[in-house]
Amino acid sequence: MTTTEGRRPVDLDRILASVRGGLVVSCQAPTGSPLRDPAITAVVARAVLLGGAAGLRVNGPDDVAAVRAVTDVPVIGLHKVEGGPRPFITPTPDLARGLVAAGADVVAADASVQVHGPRLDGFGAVVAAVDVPVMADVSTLEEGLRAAELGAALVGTTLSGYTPASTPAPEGPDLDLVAALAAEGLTVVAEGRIRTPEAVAAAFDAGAAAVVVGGAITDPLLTARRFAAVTPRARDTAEASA
Ligand SMILES: CC(=O)N[C@H](C=O)[C@@H](O)[C@H](O)[C@H](O)COP(=O)(O)O
Repeated sequence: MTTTEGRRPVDLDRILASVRGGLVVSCQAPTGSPLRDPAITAVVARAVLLGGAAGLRVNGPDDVAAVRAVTDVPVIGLHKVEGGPRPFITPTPDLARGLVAAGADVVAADASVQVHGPRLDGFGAVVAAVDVPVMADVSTLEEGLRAAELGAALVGTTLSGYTPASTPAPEGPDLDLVAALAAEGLTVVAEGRIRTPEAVAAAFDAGAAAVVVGGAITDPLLTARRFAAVTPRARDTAEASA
């Protein structure tokens, strides 16, 4: 895969060897969750590592530092910026540098046309700003190809279904995008709406080098909501407000 000058291939090899064929668990608590606390994120990280996670994906420098303190497994750091149509993922070089300073092995960054325009120049600036591999979070094949040209070490399907170029979202993961990126020879991380072990296996079958699972493992609010939604009480409430 394309790399930019100055990148440290030795680090990428080590990280890829650690996570290839394995599960990466995204340990993030959404805004408003009582779990949003770096100490809790670190505990959740320890739990999922015991469960077999080969790598972790963590939001924000404080959480990255807290997780870095408890494990040596690869940590993919991202920094979400709220306030736009959706959270933008590490949109600036400064935010990327902050994640590296906090101990991230890989920086995940938005590589969408929605954030950076068709040439993804802003994503290129993020790649150039850090001396660790960058995972491009993309929503389309074209974004993935451009991100690779700009030096992305990994391409994740993270944003499929969340950008104007990729909506409406499929119900499950975008395995077609995984397959299309893999067919181009890119190192693909399948991410987004992977909620079952069967979906993990399907993502590897589609050509993923690694698979990220988030909410289905680390967000009890989401899980409780899914279960509560099918109770008679929820049905009664829905009927009363209709
Ligand atoms: C679109 C976006 O901002 N995705 C974020 C990226 O880090 C997270 O909110 C997701 O939880 C993560 O991608 C894992 O996906 P899922 O929770 O569906 O397994």
